[in-house]
Amino acid sequence: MAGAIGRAAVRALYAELALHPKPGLVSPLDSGSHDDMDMGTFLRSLFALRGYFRAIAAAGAEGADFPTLRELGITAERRMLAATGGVNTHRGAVFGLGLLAAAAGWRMRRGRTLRGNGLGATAAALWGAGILAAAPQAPDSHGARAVTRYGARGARQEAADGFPTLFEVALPALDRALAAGADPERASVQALFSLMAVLEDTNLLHRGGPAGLAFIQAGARRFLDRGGVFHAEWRDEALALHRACVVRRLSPGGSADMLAAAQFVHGLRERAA
Ligand SMILES: CC(C)(COP(=O)(O)OP(=O)(O)OC[C@H]1O[C@@H](n2cnc3c(N)ncnc32)[C@H](O[C@H]2O[C@H](COP(=O)(O)OP(=O)(O)OP(=O)(O)O)[C@@H](O)[C@H]2O)[C@@H]1O)[C@@H](O)C(=O)NCCC(=O)NCCS
Ligand SMILES: Nc1ncnc2[nH]cnc12
Repeated sequence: MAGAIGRAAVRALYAELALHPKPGLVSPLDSGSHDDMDMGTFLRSLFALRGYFRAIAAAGAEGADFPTLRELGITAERRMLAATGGVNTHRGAVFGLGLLAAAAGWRMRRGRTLRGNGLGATAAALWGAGILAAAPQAPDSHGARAVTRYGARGARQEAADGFPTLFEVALPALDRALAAGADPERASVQALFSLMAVLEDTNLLHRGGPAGLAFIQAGARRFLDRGGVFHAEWRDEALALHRACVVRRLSPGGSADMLAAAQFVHGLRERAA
């Protein structure tokens, strides 16, 4: 079971990386707004993280406490940084997707459904208090600074609350697009833009301040209001926002992590059905 959860996590991260167009983000076609990483950097990171998602799913199944999960996460982060030469490719995913993999282990071991927001509710109930109580690993991280300076809900608050943006925005957008006939690529772009329209992404705040965050949110909202991936010109419109992000050096890394999380939950549900 833990092996299947781990494979689903790596598959989801790969699907996010392979997707194109993704405004400002790294894809097989280009490095978006990033000078220090490309597709190869992400692949090395993914390779280094394979064992982590299986291990944290197994720990979750055993009912591990938050400090145990956190230790696994910190070790995985170290491995990621060693594999990428110090570049942060997957820190948000190590944290968020790691917690969701642990929650999947806990629920599957106990025969609980993966439907609805069950995984988020489990993560919040078992580890939410620990997440908020833990001293920040790096008090001067980009995320921590954006939370302090702008009062943003960062990755920790999102996880402690049971990933509301994932379960209330990204997964419904993915499911609706698939049900309306979009293929997995288009449905994933729709889910990504749905996230970008609402997520308080601390990456955007770090690089562009409140104006940078507002620019992305407005651009994503405009794309969705025109019909999103069901608009005939959707690819050109998504590419136009990509180019505008690159000019401004903006990159919605938090939304990319949440997209991978949505693909992970969707994939697990499909296999359980
Ligand atoms: C709890 C931690 C994850 C630390 O979080 P914190 O907020 O203190 O700090 P960050 O180091 O900024 O990492 C948070 C990452 O989470 C993603 N994110 C951002 N906003 C949100 C959001 N609203 N909801 C969910 N997730 C969000 C985002 O990840 C992506 O961005 C990464 C690139 O970021 P950065 O390094 O800032 O890069 P650049 O802009 O490229 O920098 P420059 O080039 O300009 O220098 C990319 O990797 C994506 O993943 C945020 O980065 C945590 O560190 C922690 O406690 N970890 C240890 C414990 C653990 O992992 N446990 C797991 C199981 S419990
Ligand atoms: N594809 C991507 N590009 C840049 N940052 C990211 N963080 C997570 N996925 C990413």
